[in-house]
Amino acid sequence: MHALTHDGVTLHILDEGPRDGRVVMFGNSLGSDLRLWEALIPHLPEGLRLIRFDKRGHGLSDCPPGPYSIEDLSGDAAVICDALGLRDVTFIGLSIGGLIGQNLSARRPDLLRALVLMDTAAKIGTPEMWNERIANVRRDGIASISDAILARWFAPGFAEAHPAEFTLCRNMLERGPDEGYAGCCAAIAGADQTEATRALKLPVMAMTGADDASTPPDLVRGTAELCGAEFHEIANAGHLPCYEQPEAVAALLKDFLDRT
Ligand SMILES: O=C(O)CC1=CCC(=O)O1
Repeated sequence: MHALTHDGVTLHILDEGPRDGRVVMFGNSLGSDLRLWEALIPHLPEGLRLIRFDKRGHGLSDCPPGPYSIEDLSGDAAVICDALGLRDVTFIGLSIGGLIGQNLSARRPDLLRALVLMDTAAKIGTPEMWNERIANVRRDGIASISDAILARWFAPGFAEAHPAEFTLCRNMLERGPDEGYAGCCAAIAGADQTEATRALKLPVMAMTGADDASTPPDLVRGTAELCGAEFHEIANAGHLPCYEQPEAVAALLKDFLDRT
């Protein structure tokens, strides 16, 4: 299945690997789509069933009018799991994808086996900050703030060392619909998973890029401590370590998958 429609919203899904493989599902960050994981996937162990999807308002998925809530977004992930018959899912969520993973783990513990929190937190930023970003995007478009966003996505020097990859990321960000981006900003503004994440019972691993300016190491470590998760800092990476340091991320994931 490459797509499903739920409540009038069509979601784009990639379901790869053996049907009977261990299920790993990915939640993408704000302004990115399922291509975000392409650098990482070749470094993952063989035999996994890899589920990627474009959250609403991103990639090929529909872009209903915002604002969205974190429950809307985790509800989409749950609908995909139910439609594909997925259970024992290891969910790897990056940034807003990590908020989706925390919310999904709390709402639908029957679906998940383990959780990886990548460059994320129980609460990211403040409502004021997100409302200002929403206003800017609605007035002038994502491209008007993309330089600042991209500066947080990567460690210093990445753009100069990898200009083509940097350009692809800029294209992915700027070509997404403003409405979908603003809708997801609203979901982040309204999300506080602190109490829900404190109560999580499943195995959790947290990691973040050492140079992440969006969800810095101390913030991510604080969320890891809420649920007794192990915490790892990835050198020479900003907000998207799966893209910038895929081998280091894959090594941590392989070890976690072996133990859970
Ligand atoms: O745009 C950023 O600052 C990075 C980011 C915050 C939440 C998310 O998903 O990405």
